[in-house]
Amino acid sequence: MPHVDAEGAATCPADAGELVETAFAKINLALHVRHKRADGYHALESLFVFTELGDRLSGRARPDGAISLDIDGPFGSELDAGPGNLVMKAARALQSHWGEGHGADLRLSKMLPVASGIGGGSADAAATLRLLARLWHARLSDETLERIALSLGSDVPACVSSVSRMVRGRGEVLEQRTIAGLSGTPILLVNPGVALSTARVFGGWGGVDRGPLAASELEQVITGGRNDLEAPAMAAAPVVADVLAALQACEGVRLARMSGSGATCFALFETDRHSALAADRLRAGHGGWWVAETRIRTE
Ligand SMILES: C[C@@](CO)(OP(=O)(O)O)[C@H](O)COP(=O)(O)OP(=O)(O)OC[C@H]1O[C@@H](n2ccc(N)nc2=O)[C@H](O)[C@@H]1O
Ligand SMILES: Nc1ncnc2c1ncn2[C@@H]1O[C@H](COP(=O)(O)OP(=O)(O)O)[C@@H](O)[C@H]1O
Repeated sequence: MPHVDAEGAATCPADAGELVETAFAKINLALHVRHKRADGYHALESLFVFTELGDRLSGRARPDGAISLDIDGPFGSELDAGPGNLVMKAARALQSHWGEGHGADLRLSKMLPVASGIGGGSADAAATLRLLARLWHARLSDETLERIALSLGSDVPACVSSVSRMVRGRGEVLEQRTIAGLSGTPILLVNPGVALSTARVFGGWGGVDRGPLAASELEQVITGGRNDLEAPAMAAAPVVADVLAALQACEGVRLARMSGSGATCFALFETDRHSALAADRLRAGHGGWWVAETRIRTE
């Protein structure tokens, strides 16, 4: 019988022979867009952190080289388990590198809203690489793993380690960055139920460089950081402004901002109690919004 913890994450233990990974949600504490590159991608500066909450991926080896995927969980019905799923894409990419003889039966419990700026698909792809590397005893160099990860999406390399990082380039230039006092911080994630296309939101960026991101301490990220994709996301989905206003009005908020290309917004709170009260208030006032209480992952 699966257990569901206070955050709604499936915590059922693995069966014998089964391995489990959590695909931790990614939060952009700040996201500065510096310019549009010649290859069409945008040059970014972003502070990535990860939450304890995530999707659950489990899998067991199969000897015939086939790969299967089943999906369940609160957002599972929004996803197809076919070859376009990032779990399948990641499995195929690793298989073509490590050998066609390796197969697996995979199950994804989708706890995070889809296309919502918290990297659920990217985290799933990264979790698949971690899980299959363990299952298939694949010894891959960091460079090979990073190359495979980047072929699956700009955010996937950072999701492989799922620890806080200063991220540059299109998402592949990763610097170790531990911000004092962030681990374990209560964070509330709120999504108003609209899916936003990352490409469309980047397409709405105004083209003006508003300056670099200084992120050696949290106070700098709060006062000098921004998410340059908030404006185009709000233009595409005006409800994002309502979510931000609702979060900013809560007691004990240290920072409220949108993550990634939206529409999920987050707030960091002073205490667990503040976060819980805010969650109650938002759930009572906005029945259709997804509201998830979690913490910044401890590294
Ligand atoms: C905006 C961010 C911030 O962390 O997160 P999400 O909103 O996806 O969570 C990422 O840069 C998203 O990364 P990811 O979701 O992996 O994007 P990709 O699949 O590589 O790209 C999807 C599309 O987004 C645009 N794109 C993406 C990354 C980037 N640095 N510049 C871009 O212009 C491109 O139009 C690209 O075709
Ligand atoms: N396993 C998956 N989980 C989420 N989205 C997926 C998955 N596989 C493919 N996708 C597709 O990837 C796109 C980006 O999804 P996601 O990573 O959740 O959002 P975002 O990039 O905004 O953080 C969506 O359009 C979705 O249909």
